[in-house]
Amino acid sequence: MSKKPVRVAVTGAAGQIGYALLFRIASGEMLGKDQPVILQLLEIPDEKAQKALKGVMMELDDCAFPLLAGMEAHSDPMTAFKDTDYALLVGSRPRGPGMERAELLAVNGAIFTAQGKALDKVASRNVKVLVVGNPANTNAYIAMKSAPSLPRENFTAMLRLDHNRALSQVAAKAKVAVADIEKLTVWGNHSPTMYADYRFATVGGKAVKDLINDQAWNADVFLPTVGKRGAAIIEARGLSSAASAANAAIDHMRDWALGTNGKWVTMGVPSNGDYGIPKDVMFGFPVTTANGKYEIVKGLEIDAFSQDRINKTLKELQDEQAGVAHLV
Ligand SMILES: NC(=O)c1ccc[n+]([C@@H]2O[C@H](COP(=O)([O-])OP(=O)(O)OC[C@H]3O[C@@H](n4cnc5c(N)ncnc54)[C@H](O)[C@@H]3O)[C@@H](O)[C@H]2O)c1
Ligand SMILES: O=C(O)C[C@H](O)C(=O)O
Repeated sequence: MSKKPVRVAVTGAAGQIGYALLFRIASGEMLGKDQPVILQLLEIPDEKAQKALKGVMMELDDCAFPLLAGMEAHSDPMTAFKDTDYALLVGSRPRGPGMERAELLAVNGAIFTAQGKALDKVASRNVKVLVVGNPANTNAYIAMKSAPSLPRENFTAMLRLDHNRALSQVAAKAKVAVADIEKLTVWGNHSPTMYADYRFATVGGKAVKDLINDQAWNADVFLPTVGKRGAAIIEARGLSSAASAANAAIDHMRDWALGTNGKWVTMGVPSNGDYGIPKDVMFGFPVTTANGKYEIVKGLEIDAFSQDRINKTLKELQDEQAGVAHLV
């Protein structure tokens, strides 16, 4: 018997990430090749944006995706999020050259108050929310705080692009295949302060840090490359990353919904006090997932170098949180 369709809301659906994301959701890459979906697409109430959204929907129609069970255009989060099972909050302004992501809080923060409130009122009580719009961690924190009747663990921020970037850099340096690397993670904020950590990573049972054996590369090449990759892409493309961001969003939601079979991935999730990160800080952690739930990997040793990096990214997140106190 075929499965009942699930509802997937996507905001910023006519934007560049939206264009790289929707077709993959509709083809079953996110929730499985046997899971029909109804897309509930939100754009701003602006004639040009709504017209562009209609164009994207015409293209979705033209793909004749067997799993696309329905599709709706919205300009109000209260209707877009009605009964939704998944919500990918992408819609918000991207940064331009020379900006830091945190500078976007002033223009984007309020979007997530309104959307958190709408999710609180109308979404499924089990909704899984992924915030992609920058600065993603603090926007996810705002949305979570604006939705007090939903479980806090339903709100997550996207660190998966940093995780995937780190995987590629480590694979190239260690001359191993990306697919063979396990137990890599990224701690903290989706910003240049994030701490990509391969101390626990293995390839076929061998420690990646022994294969690399180069702490200067870690501190002076690897961490700045991963941390500043978003800016490097903006510099090269003139636009912020879109296909790789959409790919990371698919990876994040797929793993959350379908499980990782014990493998580590990175998700930005509200802390429960783990690793000394205060409760509710939306922080990148290593997690495993099963049965639609994630669990933070516990008991990892944090050495002095790592603690220093974790403290820096935590401080930045706490400063961002203090800056949005008026929004939550
Ligand atoms: N977390 C990550 O790893 C990551 C990666 C890449 C990009 N991003 C962020 O994702 C966001 C979107 O990037 P993009 O390249 O698609 O931008 P874009 O400008 O191409 O598209 C954004 C879309 O969102 C819409 N929008 C704006 N406010 C909205 C609202 N309140 N409700 C619904 N829709 C709204 C706009 O009309 C636009 O169509 C940016 O904030 C960007 O910085 C995050
Ligand atoms: O860097 C940006 O502003 C876009 C995105 O967050 C990225 O990391 O590519």
